[in-house]
Amino acid sequence: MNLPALSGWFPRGRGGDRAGDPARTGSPAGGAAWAGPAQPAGRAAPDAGAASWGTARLTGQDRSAALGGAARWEPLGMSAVTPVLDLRGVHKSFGPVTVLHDVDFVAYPGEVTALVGDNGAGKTTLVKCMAGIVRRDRGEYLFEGRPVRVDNPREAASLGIEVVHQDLALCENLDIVQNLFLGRERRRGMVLDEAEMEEVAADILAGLSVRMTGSVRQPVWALSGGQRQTVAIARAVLGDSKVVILDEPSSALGVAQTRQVLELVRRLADRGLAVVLISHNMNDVFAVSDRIAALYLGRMVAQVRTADVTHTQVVELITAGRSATLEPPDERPGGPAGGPLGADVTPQAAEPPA
Ligand SMILES: Nc1ncnc2c1ncn2[C@@H]1O[C@H](COP(=O)(O)OP(=O)(O)OP(=O)(O)O)[C@@H](O)[C@H]1O
Repeated sequence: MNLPALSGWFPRGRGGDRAGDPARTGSPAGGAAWAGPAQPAGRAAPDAGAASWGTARLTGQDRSAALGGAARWEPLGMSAVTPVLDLRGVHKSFGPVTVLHDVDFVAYPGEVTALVGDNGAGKTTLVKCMAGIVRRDRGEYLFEGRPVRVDNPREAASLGIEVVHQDLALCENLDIVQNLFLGRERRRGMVLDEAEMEEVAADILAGLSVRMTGSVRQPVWALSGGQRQTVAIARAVLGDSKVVILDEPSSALGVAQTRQVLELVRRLADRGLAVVLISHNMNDVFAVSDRIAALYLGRMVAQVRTADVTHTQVVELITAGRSATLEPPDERPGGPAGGPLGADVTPQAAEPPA
């Protein structure tokens, strides 16, 4: 089968991915079906009670392993990696209200960057600027090191930036295959190539090690919240995506489904995508992220390595815009701010609102 759109990140030199492919069978409706998550050879299924949940000081490898990740991403010490997303001095007002004040933000391939902040801090607006849904008033936008215009969603999509919104934007009455390929259906001549789409759908879900049962011809209304989230994420990575932005993916999910979705989020990063995760849930943030970017009243008050901070410090950043125990980068030994997983507290002192 030809899977050109996935070739950039799917196997990443690990034949073991395929070794664990779920068993696939024909469904009554003629659709391919899948069952059970793929596990890398020699690795046990993740323990639902893994003790590392909510632990503040996990390494990326710990985090990946704790979430059942298939492989570790690139070395933490990579110093020459260019951010996929690099927004500088982004400013946005709605009428007289300034929502983003000269915000800097970076996201690297192979990392999950959690974007945190209190209600109204500007997270959604920043993400909308990244995705071209909202046009920034000013500020530079670099994609893989090149200045780009991202003034509408089409331009963002053409760069490989996909957003999974909180409402998922799935069509309830359509089945999984139809949702995955909505607006980009595969055709053979004049007719839809249903067999090809079914095969690709089953393959991508299997490749994401998604724990779902049933036919890819199930309507979306019949799926659980976690399964819907998975379909929405699979749709986002069906194209040649480089950045996936997830807006509160676990907000409506129970414990088990949240874990399943976080495992999937981790896997996306492990396969080289830059993942931006908006979340209010500190357990989720610490379980899955490599880096945390904290917005406070429209200002980016810190971008830090998750392994370098505690829950308390992040909560302080969210609620007060600063943490008494978090040093700004220039005062830290060990070099300049920035760089992948460097000591990069971004010191934009939060001022009280005017
Ligand atoms: N289109 C708009 N017009 C006017 N004000 C807006 C618009 N969109 C957002 N805002 C305002 O911008 C501020 C930031 O909103 P935003 O949704 O980005 O915050 P958030 O951090 O995502 O909040 P939450 O966590 O509650 O979703 C809010 O005060 C909001 O009312």
